[in-house]
Formats: sequence, structure tokens, C-alpha cells
Amino acid sequence: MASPIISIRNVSKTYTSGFQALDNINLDIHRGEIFALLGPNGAGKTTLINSICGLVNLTAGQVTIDGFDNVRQYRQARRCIGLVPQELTAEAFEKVWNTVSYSRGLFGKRPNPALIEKILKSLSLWDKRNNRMLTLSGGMKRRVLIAKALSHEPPVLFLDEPTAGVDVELRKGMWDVIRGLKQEGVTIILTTHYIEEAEEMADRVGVIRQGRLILVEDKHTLMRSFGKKQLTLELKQALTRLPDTLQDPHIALSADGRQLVYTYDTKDDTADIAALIDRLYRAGVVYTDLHTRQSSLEDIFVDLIKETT
Ligand SMILES: Nc1ncnc2c1ncn2[C@@H]1O[C@H](COP(=O)(O)OP(=O)(O)OP(=O)(O)O)[C@@H](O)[C@H]1O
Repeated sequence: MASPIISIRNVSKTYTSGFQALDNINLDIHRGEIFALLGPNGAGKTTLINSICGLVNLTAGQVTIDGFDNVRQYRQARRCIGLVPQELTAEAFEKVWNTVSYSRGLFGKRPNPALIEKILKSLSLWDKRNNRMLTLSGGMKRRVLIAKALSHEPPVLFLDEPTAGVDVELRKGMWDVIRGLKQEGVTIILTTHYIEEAEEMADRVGVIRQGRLILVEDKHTLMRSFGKKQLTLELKQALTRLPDTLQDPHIALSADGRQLVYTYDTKDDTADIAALIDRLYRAGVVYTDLHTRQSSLEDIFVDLIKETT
């Protein structure tokens, strides 16, 4: 297997306040993947990103980026990274084209107007290139920050809450941009509060809680192994209680007695829908409709966070 593009070994961070924000994190990021870092507020996501990018001094441990140690070889390591911070900071009076070109210059790269044009076009910012930053909407400002982060052609892009406060349509547009970057070979690490965002895009998911990485898993494997399915039957007549023949830990009656919900593991071969239907028939339970629902990454995430509380 190819060497990881980022390697994080035994990383801990205790702020000067004495607060331990990261506790012995070990993680490899694969080349070309989209890795989503999930966790509740204050879990340590931004601290981890900032630690990798060399913006936070590590208390212990080591990070290498494309083989470069992010402390001893800071300049080389930093060149490999584009960082889009959570906060929308921008030079208000600067024009879009200038601010993006300037960012490239900061990394000692020669001007490359054709590249800047390509980046601005891919982010639908081309017609805004002569606008001053203060005239842009929040969604546009965020895209300018992505353009700045990409201006020096880094192989790795960090996106801290890329779609926070962005409306649904723009969020979907942003997802397309991120997918496009992956197709160009950029490795992407993002944090998000919108679990749907991770479900939509991530190849792998990491869950961080109270400074500890409690799970790292391929998204599809995670959804298969933790996923549950629910079969809901709309009853013709409300029941006051479940008939004795239907007493089963997998079967529940809704509070109003109008729905019967059968929950089963997607990987459980013993889940037998035909047998359930037969039991309902024998118990004289008549239903008018039925539908199934697969648990989302959000359900899994909420369960995970609960379990480790
Ligand atoms: N400079 C600092 N000094 C002291 N404590 C800090 C500092 N920066 C962050 N913290 C604390 O470290 C913890 C982790 O913060 P961090 O911003 O990494 O969390 P997060 O997972 O990114 O949260 P959010 O989802 O709210 O952005 C929080 O409890 C925060 O208060």
C-alpha cells in the first residue's frame, strides 16, 4: 500500500490553560481520499487540524506531511497544505483576483494567471474577480478562501466546516467543488457538523470525542456494520398493546398504537420479514401500508457519541 500522505503519531495537546484538547491521537490519511472528522462541539476537531497544519504547538507526538516533519521541516510541510479556516477572515478592501494571487506568492510560487483563472472558474468566482471582498456574500467569501488555499497547488486541502451557515443549494454546489478536487487527486480532510455531508462525500470517517479518536472506519463498512433497518407497518386499527405472540425485543408499538416498528440489523441473517408477516397474520393484525428505513450516518453517529458517554 502507498505510504500515507499524512501520518499522525501519538499526538497530544494541552493548552496553556491546562485543558487537554487532544489525547494520544494516531491516524494515517491516505493519498487521494476524502476524510471526514466528526465530533460534537469542543471535541478537538479544529485543534487536530491546526496541530497537523503547524498552527498549534504539539505537547507530544509527531506529524509528517508527505514525509516532512511538520515542526522540523515546517516550510516543506506547509507547502503541501491548503487550509480553509472555520472563521471567515478576509481583507475587506482587497479584490478577489488579487487576494488569491497574493496567497500563491506567499508560498514563493511564480505568478500563474492561467491557474488562478482555472481555480476561480471552477469555484464560480470568475465574474467576481474584480469585486472587493466586502461586497461578497458569506458563501462567496468561503469559496474565495478555498481558492486562496488552492492557489499554491497543495496536494492536501483542509476544510474546517466548509459549509457552515451556507444554504442548502450552495452546500450542494460546494460538495460538487470538493468532489471535483478529489477527482484532480487532492486529498481532502474536512470537519463538519452536517453528518449528511460526510455521508454524501467521505471515503472514511473519524469520530473524535473529548480529544480522543474513538473510531476510524471506511464509511460503507461503518454504515453496514452499525446500520439498522426499520420496517414500519401502518395498522388499520390502533392496538392498545402488543398481542402476546408478537412480544419480541425487535418489535415495538408506537405510542398512539397505530404503527408497529420492527428493527433489525442489516447484517443479521436471522431477520426474517416473511416470518414476521406470517406472525402478524396469525395474530389478526391488519395493516394498510408498510415502509422500510435504513439508519443514516447521523443515527449511527448519535449512537456512537451516546455509547461512549
Ligand atoms: N487556545 C485555547 N486555549 C484553551 N483552550 C482551547 C483553546 N482552543 C480551544 N480550546 C478548547 O479545546 C477544546 C477543543 O476545541 P476545538 O476548537 O478543537 O473543538 P472543535 O471540535 O473544533 O469544536 P467545534 O465543533 O465547536 O468547532 C474546547 O474545549 C476548547 O474550548
